[in-house]
Amino acid sequence: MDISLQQVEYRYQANTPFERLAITDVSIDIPRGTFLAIIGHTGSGKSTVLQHLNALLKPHKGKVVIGDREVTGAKKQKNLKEIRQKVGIVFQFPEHQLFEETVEKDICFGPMNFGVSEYEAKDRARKAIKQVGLPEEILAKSPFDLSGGQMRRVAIAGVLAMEPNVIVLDEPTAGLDPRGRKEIMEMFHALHKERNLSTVLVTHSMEDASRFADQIVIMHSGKVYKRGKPREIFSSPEGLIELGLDVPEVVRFQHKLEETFKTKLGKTCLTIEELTEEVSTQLKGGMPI
Ligand SMILES: Nc1ncnc2c1ncn2[C@@H]1O[C@H](COP(=O)(O)OP(=O)(O)OP(=O)(O)O)[C@@H](O)[C@H]1O
Repeated sequence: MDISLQQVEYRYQANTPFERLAITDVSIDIPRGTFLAIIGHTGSGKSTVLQHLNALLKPHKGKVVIGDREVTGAKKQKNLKEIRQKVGIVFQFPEHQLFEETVEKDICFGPMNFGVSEYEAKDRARKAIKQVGLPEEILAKSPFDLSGGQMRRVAIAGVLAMEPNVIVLDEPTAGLDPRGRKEIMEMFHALHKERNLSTVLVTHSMEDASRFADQIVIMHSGKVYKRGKPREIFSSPEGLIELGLDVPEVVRFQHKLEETFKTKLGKTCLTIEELTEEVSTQLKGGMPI
């Protein structure tokens, strides 16, 4: 399912004295199977963009096209339920939304609310719990007897059990330790690859954006400041540094190297492993790089 935001503008508390322009003239295309990362300072409009992706917010100007549905602020929209099912959002600290007495009931809640039978929902819960790397026995436990990291995974399993076509992640690793962050991001990466699941990630981590995304959007003051492939964004990150966004040395170095390979060899190395292999092959061959 493709999603496209076309010149979208959104104002909070519109037509009141407290009106606040949050985003304006935002155009973003998310073709099926894309892994898009959205980066930007606090208040730059990232969460506002995310909430347009499943019609939680409707634009005051412009339009959002989600699959074959068009969402505008002007018309009253019917059947947004279908969109909410196809585009799953993992909000920040999703574990705060767990409330059922068992993990299984919590995971089944969303699908059953959308009309899936109890039998089918339980089957989905078993699959989803495996996908997030937890043992099936945990389904019988209370979510409140789990660790913070496990609760996060259970909440993510609840979104996966909806079997969405697109998954939208608002800082999914916030507050986790480095190992937990790595495991969760690798899980989303695997889901994206195995199921061709379109993934939209809001993150403050340049490393994660650089490593997992195939497209990056930089938001600044409610607008799209820059968009491109990680290599294009990070190989000359001066603009980002001017905005005060911190681009770690290792990310700059990796993309600078990739850029060099691309210009010198007409080759693109997509992962750090491919890059390392390419460097060692070139060094063995005596080629100065
Ligand atoms: N409910 C709201 N009412 C009024 N203004 C809001 C509301 N939510 C966000 N805003 C304003 O809209 C602008 C964009 O906010 P948004 O939450 O989209 O930014 P963000 O980039 O996601 O920030 P963060 O990284 O802190 O989550 C900001 O100026 C913010 O103050």
